[in-house]
Amino acid sequence: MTTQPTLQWDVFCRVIDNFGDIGVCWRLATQLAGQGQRVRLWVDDASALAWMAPQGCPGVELRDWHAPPPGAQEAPTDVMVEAFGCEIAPEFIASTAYQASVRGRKPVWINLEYLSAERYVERNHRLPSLLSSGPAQGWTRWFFYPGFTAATGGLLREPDLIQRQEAFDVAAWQNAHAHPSLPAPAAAAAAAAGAAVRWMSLFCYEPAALPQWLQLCEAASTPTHLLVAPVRPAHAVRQALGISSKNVLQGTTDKRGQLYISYRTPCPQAVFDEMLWACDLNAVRGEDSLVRGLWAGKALVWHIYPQDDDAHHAKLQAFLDWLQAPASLRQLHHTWNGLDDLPLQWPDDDTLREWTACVQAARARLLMQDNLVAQLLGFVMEKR
Ligand SMILES: Cc1cn([C@H]2C[C@H](O)[C@@H](COP(=O)(O)OP(=O)(O)O[C@H]3O[C@@H](C)[C@H](O)[C@@H](O)[C@H]3O)O2)c(=O)[nH]c1=O
Repeated sequence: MTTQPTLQWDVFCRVIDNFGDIGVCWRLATQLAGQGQRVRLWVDDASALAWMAPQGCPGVELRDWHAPPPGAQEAPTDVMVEAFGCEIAPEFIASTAYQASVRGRKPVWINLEYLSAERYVERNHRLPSLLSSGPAQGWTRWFFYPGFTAATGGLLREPDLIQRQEAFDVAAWQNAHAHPSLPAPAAAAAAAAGAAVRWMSLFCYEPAALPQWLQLCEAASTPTHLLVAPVRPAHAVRQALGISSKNVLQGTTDKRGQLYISYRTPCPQAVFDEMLWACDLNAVRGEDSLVRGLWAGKALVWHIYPQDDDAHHAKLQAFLDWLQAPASLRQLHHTWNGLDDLPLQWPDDDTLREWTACVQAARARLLMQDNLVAQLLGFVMEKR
């Protein structure tokens, strides 16, 4: 039960590319609603929500970015969240400034930043920025940084996430998603013993080392069932296998030696999470799937969003430092992300266990901290 007053939140999201912008904003909006808050989510391209969140969410109302600001008969905004530096439409700000003058109360204005483990995050978290012009002149915009340490805003996590995960039946999930060419008993044995088949999810851009990784899987002594996310990962796999990627059919399969591939259809976030829980190794990317991979507590390799000026190199190193990644996992990240082109090593069972333990230790550190929504609610109450 919430102890916070119910506020009207307006969350703003511009979809730059891929699925992360709307993925993060949707999780934020639904987790706020889960705490009894009312949310209007303003987005310029909501198309991905058709498969990411077909069920919608009570308490979250979608609004088109270009729709007019809330009218006088609607709840005025108490909190504006500008995600990833998207700029709130001037019409919305002008209308909010007018309403604030009538109400005698300004909304709290949050600039929700990108996730990084770099040191500047702790320095800049909760810093104010004064607006010097426009209808909101003199208002404060607050920088709110998600992050991995106690001095940051934390990570998005539903309060019941760990309990749901503990109740999740990995064996049943694996049986339901078995590859048609892996004999059913092998799939069942794998589910029971957790070792006969290695399950790996693949959500990435185009990692330079992917062809090499697939060859390792093909020649390994243990079969790998690779669950390939749609669009870029599926095209990258087909290209690495030398098959025309025009014909990637979601829901189809491939096989190469010990490598068993299932091409997945786009699925809701909750189903995506279950896939991460069911796998032994998760290749994740961007921002949100990285966080979900950490919560899954399984070995992971992160394909970081590449930036033109190579700023992602420092970001990757900062994350690996925070993760306390063992040398072999660090090396995999370097090669996976194209920081070097050393030959990849196939992780034996002991190595995989070491990577899993590393992620689980990191998750335990994170669970000692409040989640992002709890921190954001506390911050907003303080600034109101
Ligand atoms: C493949 C798949 C993904 N998803 C969801 C999970 C996540 O919420 C979302 C993917 O988001 P991400 O993991 O963040 O990866 P991403 O690469 O898609 O997203 C982003 O990365 C950011 C760093 C950039 O700033 C963004 O511009 C964006 O590129 O898609 C599903 O719900 N179902 C699916 O089937």
